[in-house]
Amino acid sequence: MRTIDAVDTVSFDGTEVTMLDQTRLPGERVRLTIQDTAQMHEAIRTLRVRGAPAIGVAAAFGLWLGVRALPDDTPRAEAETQLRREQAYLAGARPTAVNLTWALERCAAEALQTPGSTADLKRAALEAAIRLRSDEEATTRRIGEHGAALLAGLQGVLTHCNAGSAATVGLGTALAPIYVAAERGHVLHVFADETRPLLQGARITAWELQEAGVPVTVITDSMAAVVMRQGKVGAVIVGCDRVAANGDVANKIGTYGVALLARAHGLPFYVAGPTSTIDLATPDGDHIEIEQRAAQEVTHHGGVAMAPAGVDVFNPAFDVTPAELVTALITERGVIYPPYTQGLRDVKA
Ligand SMILES: CSC[C@H]1O[C@H](OP(=O)(O)O)[C@H](O)[C@@H]1O
Repeated sequence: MRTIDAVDTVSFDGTEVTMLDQTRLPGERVRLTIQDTAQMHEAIRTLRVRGAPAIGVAAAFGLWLGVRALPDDTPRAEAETQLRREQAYLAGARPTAVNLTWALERCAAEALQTPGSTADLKRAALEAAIRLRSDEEATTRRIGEHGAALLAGLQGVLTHCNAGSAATVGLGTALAPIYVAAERGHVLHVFADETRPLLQGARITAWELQEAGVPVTVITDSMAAVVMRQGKVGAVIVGCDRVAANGDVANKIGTYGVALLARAHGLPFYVAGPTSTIDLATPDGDHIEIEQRAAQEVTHHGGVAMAPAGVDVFNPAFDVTPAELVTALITERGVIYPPYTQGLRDVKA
């Protein structure tokens, strides 16, 4: 049985925090060294690192970068104030993926609860980020194992955006079941929505599946319906950026439409994600803040205008799929079926 190699999205090499610049994919593999919180904030904001779990781990390392340069003889109280300041700054990079604030809160708490000097605080912040990365990496394999069982007997699946290894620090979320199935000899054919406007599907999902030797067909977002009607896929599987307490799912823009198409064609619509993406404090999808991004992402491609100057543009980065359109939620702690409210509380307990 072959094993799938994960994309090294963001990691600590013993000295520096480095990341794969996903804005350069698929044509270039450029690795960046991130030196401070301003660079980390920019990297998250501009999607050099992206995907809810990957954003969380990146921000956790960013929190350490925010105190790394403090002299060890800095009064502990000053260091703690600096850490909290950097936590708030990094939390503002992108609003929708709950992993960003969740990871920062987890790692800040671990650091602040560690007694001692500023040197102890700095060390604890780094160790918290390293531990988070390890936990989230292991989580993706468990998502893959739970999800692979749901894909048994299928030949094709459709996915939207990139919820693969490049969106996490392991096998991915939506693609993890596909990778685990491939490792077990069940090689599915993936139809990848290109996912306008930033094309994470065409640029990143297709790239990582090709690297893994999993057959992939890139389609435009408008082709999803005909692919379903022609029976080329037996299920849809996507990732998530925030799951509300009632099971409503925020994910890349276009996901809601794909869920409606799946329902219209009698196909299961699976959402895969770690329990760290479940947010019980958000009651339903109407309470999820949807990131609005720059008009130029829609009106331009490669610096070339594809719409008249000054035209109005609507560019939400995410939409919300109502829980009633979700067949099942695949987490590292098992598969949750509707009604979701209790099941989500159980896996978060
Ligand atoms: C495993 S989370 C992946 C999730 O994140 C993506 O958004 P973005 O590329 O803007 O970070 C998309 O919603 C994916 O499903």
